[in-house]
Amino acid sequence: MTDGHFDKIALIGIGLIGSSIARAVKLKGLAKSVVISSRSQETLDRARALDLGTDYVLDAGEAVEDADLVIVSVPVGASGKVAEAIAPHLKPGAIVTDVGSTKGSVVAQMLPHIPKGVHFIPGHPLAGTEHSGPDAGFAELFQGRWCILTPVHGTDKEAKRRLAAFWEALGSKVDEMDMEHHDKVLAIVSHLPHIIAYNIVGTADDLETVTESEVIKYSASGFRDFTRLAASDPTMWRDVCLHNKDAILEMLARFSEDLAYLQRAIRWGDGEKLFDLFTRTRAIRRSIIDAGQDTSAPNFGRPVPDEKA
Ligand SMILES: NC(=O)c1ccc[n+]([C@@H]2O[C@H](COP(=O)([O-])OP(=O)(O)OC[C@H]3O[C@@H](n4cnc5c(N)ncnc54)[C@H](O)[C@@H]3O)[C@@H](O)[C@H]2O)c1
Ligand SMILES: O=C(O)C(=O)C[C@]1(C(=O)O)C=C[C@@H](O)C=C1
Repeated sequence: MTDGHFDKIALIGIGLIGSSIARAVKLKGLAKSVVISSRSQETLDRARALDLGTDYVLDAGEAVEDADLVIVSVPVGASGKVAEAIAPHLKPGAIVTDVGSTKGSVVAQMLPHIPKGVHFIPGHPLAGTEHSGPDAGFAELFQGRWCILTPVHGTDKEAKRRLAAFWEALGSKVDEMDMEHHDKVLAIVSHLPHIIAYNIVGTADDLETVTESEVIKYSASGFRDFTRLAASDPTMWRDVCLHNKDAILEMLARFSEDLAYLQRAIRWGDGEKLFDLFTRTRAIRRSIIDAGQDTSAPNFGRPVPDEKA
């Protein structure tokens, strides 16, 4: 079998991430068959209409039968239920992975259900947009982006190599981390930015209601950047907050301290402190762009899709 290829792939959940994987697998010819499972008939029908796979079934257990690679792409709070449903149907030697934004909680929910002889290797592609549902996906989503694997103790090296080769075939760069470290890093670089965005847009909206000012109407592009993140899927982000609680609270405490420092500098007219911080952060933005990792164009310049999932 060529690197990154599997005979049969089962995709459980076919929203933004699941459908992007489906599209990339098809484009690159990485599987002979791709079975798609979704909890609603409407989403399944949409996946079929978009021609995302070769077979379509509502039952997740049926979908994973004989599959060599199973990818679970559902909100992190649903991972345990999905693992329980697919467990009795998994083929010995199959690889089961996920794409969840939190890892400790996903491992705690899924691992107890995984039968002996099946390789469970959690994963997280660091790629996404604020859109959701099968129409939102696109094959290039993972191109040049990191995919982090967080293998548990004793993971089979060959299974890990095959999964890494799969993500590389989708265009990703693959890295490995322990799940606790992953959850701390992602709390600051992904979860906090979304929480801050939800909060600032909510505050502005409240101000508009209270003062009848026109903050939304006249908001300039700085605020609009926040509204993109704050438009992200509510179910997904509710689950991220509930399932990475400790790391998020730790980072929020640190963030609040630093915000108080900034507040104090503004109150006391300490221009030097403000200038120093803004200079340091400007350099970080520039280094991200120099590293070729700026994907900030909303939806990578694509038309806004239908959001049903
Ligand atoms: N959106 C992003 O930017 C992004 C990036 C990386 C990883 N992720 C992770 O990927 C996973 C999927 O996110 P997405 O953006 O594709 O979401 P999505 O809303 O586009 O799709 C979610 C899919 O899961 C299904 N689903 C929802 N609730 C379910 C339940 N209770 N049981 C079974 N299936 C259910 C939906 O029908 C849909 O097919 C999440 O765990 C998320 O944390 C998201
Ligand atoms: O670019 C966006 O819209 C995203 O929210 C993508 C993003 C991120 O924060 O970078 C969101 C959640 C994921 O788990 C991974 C990627």
